[in-house]
Amino acid sequence: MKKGIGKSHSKIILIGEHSVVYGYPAIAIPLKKIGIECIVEEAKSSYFHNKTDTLSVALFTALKYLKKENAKIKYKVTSQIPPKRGMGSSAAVSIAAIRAVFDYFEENLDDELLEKLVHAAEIVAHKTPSGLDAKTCLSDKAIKFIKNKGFSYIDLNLGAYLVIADTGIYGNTGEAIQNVKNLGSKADISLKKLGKLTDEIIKILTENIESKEEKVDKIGKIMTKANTELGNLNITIEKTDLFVKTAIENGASGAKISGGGLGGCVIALAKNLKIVEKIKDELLKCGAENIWVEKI
Ligand SMILES: C[C@@](O)(CCO)CC(=O)[O-]
Repeated sequence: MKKGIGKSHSKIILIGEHSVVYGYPAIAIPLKKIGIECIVEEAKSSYFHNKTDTLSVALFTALKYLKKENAKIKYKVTSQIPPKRGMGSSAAVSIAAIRAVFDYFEENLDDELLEKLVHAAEIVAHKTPSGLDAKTCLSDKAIKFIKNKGFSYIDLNLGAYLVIADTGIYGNTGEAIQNVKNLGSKADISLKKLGKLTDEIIKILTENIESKEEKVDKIGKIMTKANTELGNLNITIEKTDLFVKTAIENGASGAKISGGGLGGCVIALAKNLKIVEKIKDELLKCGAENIWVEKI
């Protein structure tokens, strides 16, 4: 039977979520071990055309581009990416679905076109996507990203670990972006500070003078400062505040919410595996639903 397969991995934002929507830089890291696969197959009818969820919209966007709107296909998605947790599930599902449709019709798809189609699908999930999620889900390496200006690869090489802890609470990127918008000019100071904090991390990463441990401590402190600013933007919640505090009390160099916010994940930076284990234990006691560790 005719079949198309598409895959994508997930991502985590180190710093710069929300401020990236306003033109400031962000740093994001692909999570290559946490992925999603979409399989498209021939069917008797298609039943997703009128649905507005990201996956259906992505499938339809791809079909429309290929002028195959009337094609009868069904899909199956297998995902390790928890939805609405700031790990790029909506960008990743769109990438996997669009790739699957193009594979099904044996059509070529380069990353530029893929990003355009993902963007169109993501607009449904949250109205003003910066493009950061899609770019990171398509990248093999950490990136520095500026909306409408492009991206560059970043060599983190910190010999440290990011502990990614899921609060188990669905974040809502669309609502979070709206919260920031609603603050009007009151958000300006925090957005600007977030941009500055991101630049500081980029500077530390490119500096050659410090030991890795010093770098990690400096970056951690900046992450915690960023969390304060994200709190000022009304996108943190009690449980993420608790996770941040607990991680730092147990040896993290710093911690912050990651992604759209209003739930989702907290990331904590740990210098070594002993600290990782301690943070993991304590966050599980605080109600973390899932924990991933990424070497950076
Ligand atoms: C909140 C945000 O900055 C990150 C969502 O993962 C939105 C975006 O960049 O499109």
